[in-house]
Amino acid sequence: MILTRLHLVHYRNYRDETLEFSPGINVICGQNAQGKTNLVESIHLLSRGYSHKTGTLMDMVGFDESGFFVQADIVKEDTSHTLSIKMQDKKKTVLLNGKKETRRDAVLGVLTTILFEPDDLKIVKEGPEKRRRFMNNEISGFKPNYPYILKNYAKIHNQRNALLKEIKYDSTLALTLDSWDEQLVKYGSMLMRYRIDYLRRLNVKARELHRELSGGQEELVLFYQNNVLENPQEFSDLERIFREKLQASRQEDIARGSTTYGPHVDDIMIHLNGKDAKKYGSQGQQRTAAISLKLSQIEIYRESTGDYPVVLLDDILSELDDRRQRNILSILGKTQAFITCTDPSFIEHYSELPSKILKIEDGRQLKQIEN
Ligand SMILES: Nc1ncnc2c1ncn2[C@@H]1O[C@H](COP(=O)(O)OP(=O)(O)OP(=O)(O)O)[C@@H](O)[C@H]1O
Repeated sequence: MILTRLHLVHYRNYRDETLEFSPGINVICGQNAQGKTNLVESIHLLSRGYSHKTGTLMDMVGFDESGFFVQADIVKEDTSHTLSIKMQDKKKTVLLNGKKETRRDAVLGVLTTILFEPDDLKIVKEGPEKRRRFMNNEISGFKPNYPYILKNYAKIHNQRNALLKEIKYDSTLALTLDSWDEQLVKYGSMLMRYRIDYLRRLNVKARELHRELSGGQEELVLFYQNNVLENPQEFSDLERIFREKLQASRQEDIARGSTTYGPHVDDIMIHLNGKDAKKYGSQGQQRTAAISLKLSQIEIYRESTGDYPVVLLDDILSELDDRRQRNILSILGKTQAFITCTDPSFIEHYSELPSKILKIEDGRQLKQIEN
């Protein structure tokens, strides 16, 4: 999958700009606050339908404008597609090959991206919320209905928690809990099944990659941490077990005003050479493990969709030492990549890769250098 052209109109600080890209590495360089991340954000938006930076599409409308237009030409399996998003008067329209498309799943997969940003380097080090977010983002990239299931689960979970708080003061409301529990079991089990399947694949790929990145020194193993399932054999009976746990913890849930069991407290335990990397790993080991997890997505996406995704590295290289930069770039050989940075000189060491340097200033492309 190759993104060949991008047209941005009134998109953040881009007024009307058309950019053409290399099928290899595209280095988006420029001083701070010139529009490098905005460019990456627009590609991510076309791919996923939402921004990785802000929650609302209106934030992306150029200052003093009433809407924006972003359009990409994509070549996928020798077929060209044009994908556009138009935002006008607070209304979003998606167009595929010039035709308005209302079905979300019809456009998902036309442009598949993996975004790697500095926050991702904290996947191993920080709390479980970061790892849940990682799972959610990555699974959403190749399972179009996952975000829908996640959204439903979150909604039901919040409503159940609100009801639990009310039951404390009005116990007759407890009668309505059964129907919420059924919904929670339905969507929660779907989420857990997706996550278990994903982690099974991630475990294989990340272990291979981490072995390579650590020069054969470290063995990475992932464990799915979930408070519904006690062991993987229970997988086929997931719904029943989840339902029973919800019922058994009902009084405790009412007393706490929150739901104890479910995928909202999931986590991934990451082991390096048999030890918990979060507790015992050095900063460098944790970063390398994060890179292994993130870059494993390239092969997982290819296996799921039959094509390599477009890789977006936003501000990530400056966070890494030379060795890790080299490791990442050596893995990007098979994919098209967009790398933002202030100093593009690193690319000179990779003359074997097709590349293009695009210099951005104040939302405009100043010049391009092709290799
Ligand atoms: N809706 C908008 N309309 C116009 N300009 C915007 C809008 N949103 C953000 N900007 C401008 O975009 C610029 C930031 O762009 P961006 O985040 O892409 O910078 P960058 O080149 O990635 O910088 P850095 O290297 O600091 O990360 C800022 O100057 C900001 O004012």
